[in-house]
Amino acid sequence: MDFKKSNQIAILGSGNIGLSLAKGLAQSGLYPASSITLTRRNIEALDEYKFQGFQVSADNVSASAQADIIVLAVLPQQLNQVLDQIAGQIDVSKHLIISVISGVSCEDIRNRLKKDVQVVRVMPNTAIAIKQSMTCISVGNASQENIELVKNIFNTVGICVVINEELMTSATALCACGIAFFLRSIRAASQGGVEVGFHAGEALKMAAQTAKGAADLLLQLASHPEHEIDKVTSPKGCTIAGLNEMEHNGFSSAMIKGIKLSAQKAGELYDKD
Ligand SMILES: NC(=O)C1=CN([C@@H]2O[C@H](COP(=O)(O)OP(=O)(O)OC[C@H]3O[C@@H](n4cnc5c(N)ncnc54)[C@H](OP(=O)(O)O)[C@@H]3O)[C@@H](O)[C@H]2O)C=CC1
Ligand SMILES: O=C(O)[C@@H]1CCC=N1
Repeated sequence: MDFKKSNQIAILGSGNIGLSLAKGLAQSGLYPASSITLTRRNIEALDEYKFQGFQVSADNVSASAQADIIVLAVLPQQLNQVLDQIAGQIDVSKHLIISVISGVSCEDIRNRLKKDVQVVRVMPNTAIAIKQSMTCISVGNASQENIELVKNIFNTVGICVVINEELMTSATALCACGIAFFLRSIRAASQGGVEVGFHAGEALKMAAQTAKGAADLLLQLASHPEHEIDKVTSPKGCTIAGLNEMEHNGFSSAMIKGIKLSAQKAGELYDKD
């Protein structure tokens, strides 16, 4: 099968990340809503998406049979049941499996489905809903053609990089959990903003735009954070006073320790049996 012509996607497990992916794909124009089937058991929760033109179903088996690409997006503890349901439906000459599930290897999935089915593991984040995901991909046993297909999909809804599979739990912590870490930082900054005089709404907007500017300084100028920080910290000034106070309270250390713990936990989420 020529996967470049793949045009039907089934997202098995349409919760937070599954729906974020569906929104991003539909927005990108690469896969119109009508070519995407969303599944979950509580199908009423997908009414809004049905109205938007997505196909919705509670039947993983028929959704998989009709699809070229099957995206696995249930929780790790829900995965084995779904794999056992669809295993009989898998056609290795037709199907490409894309798993976004943390802590589950391509080999784990092949062992439970079919040994020679092509499985790619990806780790997007929820910014995929607005085509701003940082997505890490490990290519498993996919053909070059399918690797290009997957890279094209995830470059259309953000930026993707191919990494070794042993780094996928680290990518989970840094990029997928990372969205929450940066959001909490922005929330904390806005709370500080309220303390120094702004209303909550304006403080949040100001903090978010400031965070976006900081990220863009690094991305657009390919600059290093400390180089940009040096430009802000005037001698004897207020920035270095605030920054050092944060560091005395463990700012960098807290982020580093949190990312390490998340990466460890990401590797412990799946029970093969
Ligand atoms: N959230 C994130 O930012 C990211 C999550 N991930 C990974 O994505 C996966 C999903 O996470 P997340 O979206 O947060 O979790 P959610 O709980 O939001 O989504 C899981 C969905 O799966 C559905 N589901 C459960 N069992 C079945 C089944 N048998 N058939 C079909 N659908 C089913 C659930 O709906 P119902 O109960 O109605 O069936 C639910 O909507 C996890 O493995 C996680 O590690 C990866 C990257 C980022
Ligand atoms: O918290 C979790 O387990 C999932 C995986 C990455 C983001 N959310």
